[in-house]
Amino acid sequence: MRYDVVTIFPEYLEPLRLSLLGKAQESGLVQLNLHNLRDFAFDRHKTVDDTPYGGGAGMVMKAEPWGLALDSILNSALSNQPAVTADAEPHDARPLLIVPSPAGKVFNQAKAYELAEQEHHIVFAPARYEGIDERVLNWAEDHFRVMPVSLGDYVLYGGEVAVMAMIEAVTRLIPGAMGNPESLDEESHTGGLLEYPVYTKPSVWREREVPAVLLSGNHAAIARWRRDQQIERTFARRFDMIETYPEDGWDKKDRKL
Ligand SMILES: NC(=O)c1ccno1
Repeated sequence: MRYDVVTIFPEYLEPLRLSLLGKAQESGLVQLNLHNLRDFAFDRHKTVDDTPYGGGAGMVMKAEPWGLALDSILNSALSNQPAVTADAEPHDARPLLIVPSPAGKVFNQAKAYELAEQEHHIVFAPARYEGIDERVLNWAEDHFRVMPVSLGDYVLYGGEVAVMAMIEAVTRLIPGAMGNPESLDEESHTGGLLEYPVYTKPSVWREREVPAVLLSGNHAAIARWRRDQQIERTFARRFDMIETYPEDGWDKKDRKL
């Protein structure tokens, strides 16, 4: 998987070089390219924003630097694309451009699985200020599959944190990216339920004991208890996961109760 991120704060994304994500890059499983938008602003002050037409508070990110930055990524992708053979199946070769925005569709585990399974090159355009000149996203539709995506119903200073969250959520689902892939099997949102509570030594801590069933060695009883905990937690904390089934195509992955 190749990720390209265009941002005015590339240093914001440096934590993506750590831990398992860093190892995924060292192994070549993932390529992370950070592009400083200011490198594509050619006035003396490397200006990337200006006042909004129509008035209003804040600043808008200028189209020119974004256009040049995205051109650069497209040219790089084209030069790395394998030659198309005559008998190749027709497919949409445009890279995916994810634009983090509180106005986007809400990201979820099903979408993370879909991106991990189906995409090979994802470009991220995290905005700052009041957003990016809309003409950039309109132009981009001819060259990318443009997808506005929100982490949730709240507003951040910019999209960089959302990019980090999505890159981590997607990369960990790429085969080979997790130390123990089995840990994906029973985590929250896989199978439409929240995860069960976990415990480790000591068996008593501040007068609190580990549930006896987990010390019983009875694997069937343990599995039943864990499933019951998942169902109880989901009903208590996320009843919406029980009652609604998104019609927007971002269905829950392998949903089964
Ligand atoms: N909710 C979000 O994903 C977001 C992105 C930028 N600001 O908020």
